[in-house]
Amino acid sequence: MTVAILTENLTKTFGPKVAVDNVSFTVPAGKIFGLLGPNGSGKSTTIRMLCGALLPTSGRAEIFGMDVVKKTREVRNLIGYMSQRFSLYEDLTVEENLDFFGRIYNLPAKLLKSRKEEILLMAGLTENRKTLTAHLSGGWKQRLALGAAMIHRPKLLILDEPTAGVDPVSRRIFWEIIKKLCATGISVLVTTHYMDEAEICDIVGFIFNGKLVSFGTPAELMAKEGKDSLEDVFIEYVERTTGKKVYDFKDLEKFIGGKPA
Ligand SMILES: Nc1ncnc2c1ncn2[C@@H]1O[C@H](COP(=O)(O)OP(=O)(O)OP(=O)(O)O)[C@@H](O)[C@H]1O
Repeated sequence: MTVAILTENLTKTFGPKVAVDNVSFTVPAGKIFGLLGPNGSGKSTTIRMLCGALLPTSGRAEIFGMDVVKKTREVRNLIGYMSQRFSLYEDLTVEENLDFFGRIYNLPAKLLKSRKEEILLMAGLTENRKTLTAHLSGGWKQRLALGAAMIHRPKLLILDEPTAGVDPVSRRIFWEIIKKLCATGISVLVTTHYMDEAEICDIVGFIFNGKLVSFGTPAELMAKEGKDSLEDVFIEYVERTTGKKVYDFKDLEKFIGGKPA
């Protein structure tokens, strides 16, 4: 089995704050892994360590067998990262944004041209190639950001709340694209606040106060807790960890951070 992501007792402290606390998990290649948890639970800090942007305080992590500290450059080439803020240049056209990201990865002109065509097709943006990015809707921008993150053909896509604030139709189209990419062998790590998206994931990890409190397939987690939905599973975790009763979705929202679908 090829392993896409491995963490062993991965820990990050900021002064007295333990942001990520002894987190260990293994994600096989070609899977969609959903990292879930309330605001401030340690998701972004974990992602930053996996990308080699932040040094672990202790423990270790590997991406496709490459240690994120010892092989940072190789790891960065294996990863395509899409942040919540999309990191696009609003005053450039669709095509110019892709050109920009292609140059960052030093793609030769001919290769960049063919990759660009593939990505425009994948994102459904071929007709909009000359459109100014500022004039695109949220859903188009999201697909362009995904395309930009894929210009160097990464083996692992890391998507930090990629669908936050995007309309439901665009969310669905986006997930169709993710599933297709996954079917071609690309591995995906995604953070989301949407429970319906969590259920699409092959493997889910739930992080709370920096600790990984559960890890497994949605079906495994539901069976283990005797619940019919992941939403109920997470309500159970939150209640168990905080000792507080979660009455409804609005209540869960306080802990999970977004609006459960
Ligand atoms: N550079 C930093 N210095 C000090 N504390 C930090 C730093 N970065 C993160 N933290 C703290 O570490 C904890 C985990 O933060 P992190 O951003 O990883 O959470 P998160 O799960 O990604 O939350 P969100 O969903 O809001 O993005 C929080 O308490 C946060 O305040």
